[in-house]
Amino acid sequence: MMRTMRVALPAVLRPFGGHQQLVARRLTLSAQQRIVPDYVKIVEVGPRDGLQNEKTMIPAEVKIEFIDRLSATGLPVIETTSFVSPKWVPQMADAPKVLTGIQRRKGVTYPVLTPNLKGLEAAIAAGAEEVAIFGAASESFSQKNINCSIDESLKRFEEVCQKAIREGLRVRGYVSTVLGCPYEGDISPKMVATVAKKLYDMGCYEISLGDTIGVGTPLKMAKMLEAVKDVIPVECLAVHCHDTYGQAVANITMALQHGIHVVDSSVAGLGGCPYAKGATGNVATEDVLYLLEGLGIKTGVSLPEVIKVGNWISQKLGRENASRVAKAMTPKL
Ligand SMILES: CC(C)(COP(=O)([O-])OP(=O)([O-])OC[C@H]1O[C@@H](n2cnc3c(N)ncnc32)[C@H](O)[C@@H]1OP(=O)([O-])[O-])[C@@H](O)C(=O)NCCC(=O)NCCSC(=O)C[C@@](C)(O)CC(=O)[O-]
Repeated sequence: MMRTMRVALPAVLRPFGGHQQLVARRLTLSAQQRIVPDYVKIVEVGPRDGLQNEKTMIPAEVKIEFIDRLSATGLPVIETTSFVSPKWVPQMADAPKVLTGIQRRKGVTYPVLTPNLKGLEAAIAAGAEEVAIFGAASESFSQKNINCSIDESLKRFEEVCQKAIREGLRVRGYVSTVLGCPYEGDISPKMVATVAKKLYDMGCYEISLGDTIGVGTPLKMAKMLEAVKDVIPVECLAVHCHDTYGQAVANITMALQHGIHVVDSSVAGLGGCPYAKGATGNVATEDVLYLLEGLGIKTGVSLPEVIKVGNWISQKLGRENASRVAKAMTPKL
């Protein structure tokens, strides 16, 4: 279903002229596709995607304080932890302690990752209200990340989905490597659409499309979204961009032009997948908020407060805040 087109587009998204018009045509942006939302939901993934790859064990108390601080910034969704095998991702071994330790704020959702029934059962026991299953559009990445083929993973996810929905939980679905795979290189948009549709059909209310290693460019993003939008309503899609090549903000802008209104990001640009060598952090929440504010798009999130939390967690981890917006704005706070 197409959303109504906004008449007054922010200048940066208005139709181009001259040479740029040609470029715009090559990007296959039809008038109908130039849609930007009035509101974007930010899904903060810092406590999960941001921390999962940290080699030094972070005390659960620090993670809990991190999430509580994020909860006070206006963020509507904070992905909290993963109920995965501690042999595979040791940093997430404290998932039950973290999920039961946080102060849940009204209006904020705290999803957790669950790769299988074992993870789902543990998440339910710890009071999860929303879980996420995570598949891939690349066979090799699926094997490396969750030790099974795409087909096997989908069978597993079906069971997780059915039980979660029966128990009254909401289920989000991830598709990784949508714009490139560390083992296979280019991934076809058709393959992304096929996996995404299967997750959608099994009951995921939202499908997050992950550029796991940040190799995407706006044109690749546009082609991939066009394929996925053919099979899933755009309202049910999110983008999850890593910033390895510095393209995340450009890719998100392209996604907004395709009507996407859910963006995953990680405060201070924390993150990286343990099974995607070379992948750096997610796009920084601060950078996304600055982009959206500049486009006049509402989020309900306080950028200065997010910057403060980003600086706080960066200091705890003993590193600089990777967000350029945070670096620029911190002296002015
Ligand atoms: C899926 C498995 C479990 C398969 O791993 P496996 O070794 O094939 O599973 P298994 O069933 O043979 O179990 C092995 C051991 O793990 C235990 N186990 C099994 N399941 C669980 C569980 N849920 N919770 C706790 N323990 C568990 C199980 O009990 C057993 O323990 P043992 O008997 O040897 O003592 C494993 O590969 C795994 O946990 N993978 C997770 C990898 C991961 O978390 N990756 C990062 C998240 S994905 C990501 O970052 C991308 C994303 C989402 O951000 C989007 C993007 O950027 O693209």
